[in-house]
Amino acid sequence: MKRDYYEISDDEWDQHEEQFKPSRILKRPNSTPPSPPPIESFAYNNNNCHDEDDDCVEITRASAAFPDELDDLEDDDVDNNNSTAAAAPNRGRRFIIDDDDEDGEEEESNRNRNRNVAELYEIGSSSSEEIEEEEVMEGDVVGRALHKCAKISAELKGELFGSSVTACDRYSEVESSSVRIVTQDDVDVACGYEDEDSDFQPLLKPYQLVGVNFLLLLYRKRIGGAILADEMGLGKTVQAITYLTLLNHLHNDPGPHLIVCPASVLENWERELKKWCPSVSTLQYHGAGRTAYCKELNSLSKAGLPPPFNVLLVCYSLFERHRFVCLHRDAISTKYSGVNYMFIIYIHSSPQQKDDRKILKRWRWSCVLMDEAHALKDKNSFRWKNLMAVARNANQRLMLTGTPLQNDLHELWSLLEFMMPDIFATEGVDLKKLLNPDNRDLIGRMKSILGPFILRRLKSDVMQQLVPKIQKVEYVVMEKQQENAYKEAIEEYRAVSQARIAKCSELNTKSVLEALPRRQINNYFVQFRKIANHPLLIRRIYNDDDVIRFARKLHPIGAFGFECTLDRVIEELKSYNDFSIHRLLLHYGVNDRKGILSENHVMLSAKCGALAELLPSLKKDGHRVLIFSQWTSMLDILEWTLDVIGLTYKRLDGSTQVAERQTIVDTFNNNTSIFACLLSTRAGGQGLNLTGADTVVIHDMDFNPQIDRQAEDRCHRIGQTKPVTIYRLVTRGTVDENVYEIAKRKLVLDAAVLESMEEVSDGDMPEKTMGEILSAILLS
Ligand SMILES: Nc1ncnc2c1ncn2[C@@H]1O[C@H](COP(=O)(O)OP(=O)(O)OP(=O)(O)O)[C@@H](O)[C@H]1O
Repeated sequence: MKRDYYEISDDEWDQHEEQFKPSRILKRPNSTPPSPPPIESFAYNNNNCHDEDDDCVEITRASAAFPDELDDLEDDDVDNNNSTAAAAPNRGRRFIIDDDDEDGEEEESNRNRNRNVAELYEIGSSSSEEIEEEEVMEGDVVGRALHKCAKISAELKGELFGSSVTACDRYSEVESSSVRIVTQDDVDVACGYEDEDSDFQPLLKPYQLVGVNFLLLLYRKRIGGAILADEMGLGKTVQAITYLTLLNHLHNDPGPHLIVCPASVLENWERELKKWCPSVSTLQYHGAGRTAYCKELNSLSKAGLPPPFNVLLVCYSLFERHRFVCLHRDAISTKYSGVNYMFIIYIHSSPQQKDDRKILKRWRWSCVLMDEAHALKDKNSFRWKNLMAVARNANQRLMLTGTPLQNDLHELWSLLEFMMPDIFATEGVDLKKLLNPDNRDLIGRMKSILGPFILRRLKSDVMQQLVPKIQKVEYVVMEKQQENAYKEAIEEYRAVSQARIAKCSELNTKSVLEALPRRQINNYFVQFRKIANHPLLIRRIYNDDDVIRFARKLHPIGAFGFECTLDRVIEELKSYNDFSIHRLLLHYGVNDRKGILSENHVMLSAKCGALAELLPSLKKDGHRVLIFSQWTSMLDILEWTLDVIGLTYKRLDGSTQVAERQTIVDTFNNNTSIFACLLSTRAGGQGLNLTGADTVVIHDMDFNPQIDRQAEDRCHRIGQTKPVTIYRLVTRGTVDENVYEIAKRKLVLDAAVLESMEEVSDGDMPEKTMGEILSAILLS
């Protein structure tokens, strides 16, 4: 069987995916015609079909039973690593087939090299004493790791706190004057700040100087890793850049260093490097930079010659597998007609990625620095493994993250294992079971032992002068239409669930977890979330008869390509939501008695209604706003809302070209006539400096509060001069309230491990899983 595929990068994917939805295709109705719409873009090319291609896989029947799953292809901005409902909306038409890890062959040679590194650093070496202890503690991988770590920790603590006048438990409590490997004068010399004519006279804040000294001490002690976990916006980038410069100045270590970061902040890193340490030569290896330099880097690395830079800047996507879109021949055959799928997605690395990673592996890096390092929270991910294959051999793995604890302790452990693999490796052990967040003893032990490797300062600790951040939760109440949509969904799903239970007579349950497949639970939950956000995100206004009529009008004009049958167009349109259909009709100027929607429809949601009141009053008072949503389709509707209200805005999401992102940020920050910036939480929530705004609206919250925290701190950071207000929108009487509850509970865990135990509230919040929430709604 044959698959026709072409490769797309993550960024292109986000864009490409946009082609599947009329809402984006039709984004600018009056401008240049958009690229061809969905079905045609995957036209099957019979000529290229070779039956012997055994790479192709059988299509499994898409979830015709769950057509609701199919209407959200555009929402890939939702964090796919998040195992919660928020990650679930797009599963319907995707078939994901993992390939083998192509780097396996190099693992052994890496392992050998690492043994040497471990010996060099005297970490994980097996003295007879340790072997004995390991035998005693056999099976207790966590205990063993912490035990190993404790030895190094004790020594470091002695150094770190030895000179402190008062006994202190955490490095952040150390007086900046007590740890003095370098002072500001040294930094000035190393970074070349002595030029008095220069406009920019940088000065590290006292806690930043402590941070730089912390990193230098670990380097001197030959500790292979560190986590700089200062709260967002306190200047981790600046501390890291200063540190790398000092390595050269003090230790004659010019690198090479590898910096890995999300695409949105590549430009910012380059800019900050130039600004703070112009002597550091930097190469951005992405997009045009990659094209220009790949040959040269390949031959230099092959020849064993040093790289032509001190710092190489790359994106995480280099270590991920990309999606290959493949049309399965049978998918359009009559045999399968009427089934809601058209293509298969293969995920594996491109030859280009593999080549790039080979280049990176040939050099011995001094420091591999991961920005937004919580991206490495899953040690089983390809990103983690591929990046580890490059970073393992480095002298040091430095991780920057404002939110080291995203969900659970085992995610923190993934970061620790990346930081010091020889200590924290736990091959094959189910850490989820071992690292119980309710085990206060374990948390206490971890905190104490990890202290010297993790430096975390809170804004409240170190920046009394930083503007306040005011949190507001806005509970909004649904109007009749939205409420009815919600109630109808409850009734429909309740009927399905109860019928299912009745069918299986052996099931005597009050839990949907036992009655429904997990995918269906996710799907229902996402549907509830959508309606709570905006009723136009489901199809309710346009009924099946309308859809058939529209299809008959759209089909002859090739709206879905001329190869497509009418049946396929109908099927496709049935999976669209009201908003998508509206935009399709608008774009093609379809005349129909039940045509496009009026502006009143955009105000059908309680949240948009609330924004229509809130935003103009904020504007009147001179505020500027960042609005975050996890769904790009919701951002589309928010654009419409702002147009209706008459407010100016910029937009940044996963489909925004990487090279354009910094320009959007700069334009928004500098042009005060732009009132709002719409951002997808995934692409716009990390690393960006958007201090031009002083207000943040979290339109739809994440189960994971750290995701929203990151979004909030885009404008609550150094450089902000006004108090910042955060508005969280919660629709009363919907699953929104449950999501908010769960998010609050997770923040408690974060505080318990990383911050002072005193900050922990009683934590007696019920942790309702999605299934439990749905059981309460559907089986009551
Ligand atoms: N000492 C300083 N003097 C002046 N500006 C600074 C200083 N330190 C940091 N900044 C500025 O503060 C802003 C926030 O810094 P940075 O982006 O490094 O924070 P961060 O901790 O990395 O945040 P995030 O976790 O959100 O990525 C930047 O614009 C940076 O240039």
